Amino acid sequence: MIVTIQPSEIKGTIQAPASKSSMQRGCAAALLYLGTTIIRNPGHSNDDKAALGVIKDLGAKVETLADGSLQITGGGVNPESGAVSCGESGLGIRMFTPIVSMSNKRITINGEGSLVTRPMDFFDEVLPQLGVEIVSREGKLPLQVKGPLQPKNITIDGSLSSQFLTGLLMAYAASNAKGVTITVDNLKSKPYIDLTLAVMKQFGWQVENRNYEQFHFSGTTNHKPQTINYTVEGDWSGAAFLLVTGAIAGDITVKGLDVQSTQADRAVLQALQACGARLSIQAEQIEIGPGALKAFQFDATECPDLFPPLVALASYCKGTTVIEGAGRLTHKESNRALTLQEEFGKMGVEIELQDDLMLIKGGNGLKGAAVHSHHDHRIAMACAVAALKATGETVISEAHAINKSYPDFYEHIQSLGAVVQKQFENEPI
Ligand SMILES: O=C(O)C1=C[C@@H](OP(=O)(O)O)[C@@H](O)[C@H](O)C1
Ligand SMILES: C=C(OP(=O)(O)O)C(=O)O
Repeated sequence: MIVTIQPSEIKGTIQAPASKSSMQRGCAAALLYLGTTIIRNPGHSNDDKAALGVIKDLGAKVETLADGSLQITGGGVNPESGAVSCGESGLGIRMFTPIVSMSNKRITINGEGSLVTRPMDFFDEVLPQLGVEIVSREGKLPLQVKGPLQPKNITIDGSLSSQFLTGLLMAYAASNAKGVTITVDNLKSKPYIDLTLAVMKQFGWQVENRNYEQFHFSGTTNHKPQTINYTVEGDWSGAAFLLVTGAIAGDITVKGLDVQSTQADRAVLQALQACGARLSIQAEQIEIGPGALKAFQFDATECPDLFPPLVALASYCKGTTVIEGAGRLTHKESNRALTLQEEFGKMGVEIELQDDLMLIKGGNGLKGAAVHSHHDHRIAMACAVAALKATGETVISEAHAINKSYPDFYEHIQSLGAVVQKQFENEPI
């Protein structure tokens, strides 16, 4: 799909989308939980759909209730076929691979798009230590595993991604780990582990977090035979694009975000405060509007998904914004530091990369351009937001990449006044 965005006047109120990080974790927990879970406010992004597909293939029964909630009957890992697909979701494959490995059946785990080239060699190294046979395509998909996973004391590297640890924590807990510890060197994206532990706690699994260096399982569970009501949180990662829209293009109100959430990308509020956007944070809603925007400094090492919206923001901030943590972007849906440099370059924004630092020279005006998402949802959304105050129209190729996390994104900005035109392939212009 090609999307054209015109410079637009923005105003209105919008509900944040459902968080795929919260939804996918809820699906995994519901599969493992020995009982029924009601998932309220379920997401419908491609990553969410993939997670639902995986848990169904692993034996969960999923029913849609009249109000749109999902009723999931789990009961552990009981694979119905010899293969599962995680779509394009990094969290999906890294969380579900240890969970799939709880089975004693040989199962192939596959995916598509950018996931095929993202690194999974962590599993080649770690799973055999837990009694799991694994064959990969030299550290890439597809993976073939055969368990059952046996929780043991291990030491892992947390520097590439927190997602592997999320999967191990869930699989250890559901395998009744007792008296064992996962030691983690150099963990990054720590708030995502807070989110994992918060979800696990709601389902009755207790893990002791010793300063993000050790995760100890004493075997304490708090399961009561009851239906769990799990509500998917509003998504700070997707909402970051809405909030930046407000900061650069007009007064808006965003609803449905929990300001106490453990989600990493809640940190977008700090950047919005630092750059001088007009911001009112209330329990029920966040109001935001443009101010005299100035360059800011921000460390995104623990919240790497904020780079794309913050680059859109920094483009409109006078001076050079410095964002730390660019090294965390290499293995996302695209090599995001380079992608941002290339695509924002087309709109006239100079971005310099100095080791782990990204320097964005902003406040000089943006020009509409023909840009490409590189099949990366967050790049498509960053370009769309930046286009709202550029001179001239911006044409985004492969714009449907947004379906990975925020399928309603274009409709949402349209409802705020953005002039958006969609053109599907094979359609006349
Ligand atoms: O656990 C999660 O939900 C995620 C963790 C982060 O990945 P890393 O831990 O690889 O940084 C983030 O970038 C990703 O979009 C979602
Ligand atoms: C990197 C992302 O997701 P994942 O790693 O789960 O594919 C993302 O949503 O930006």
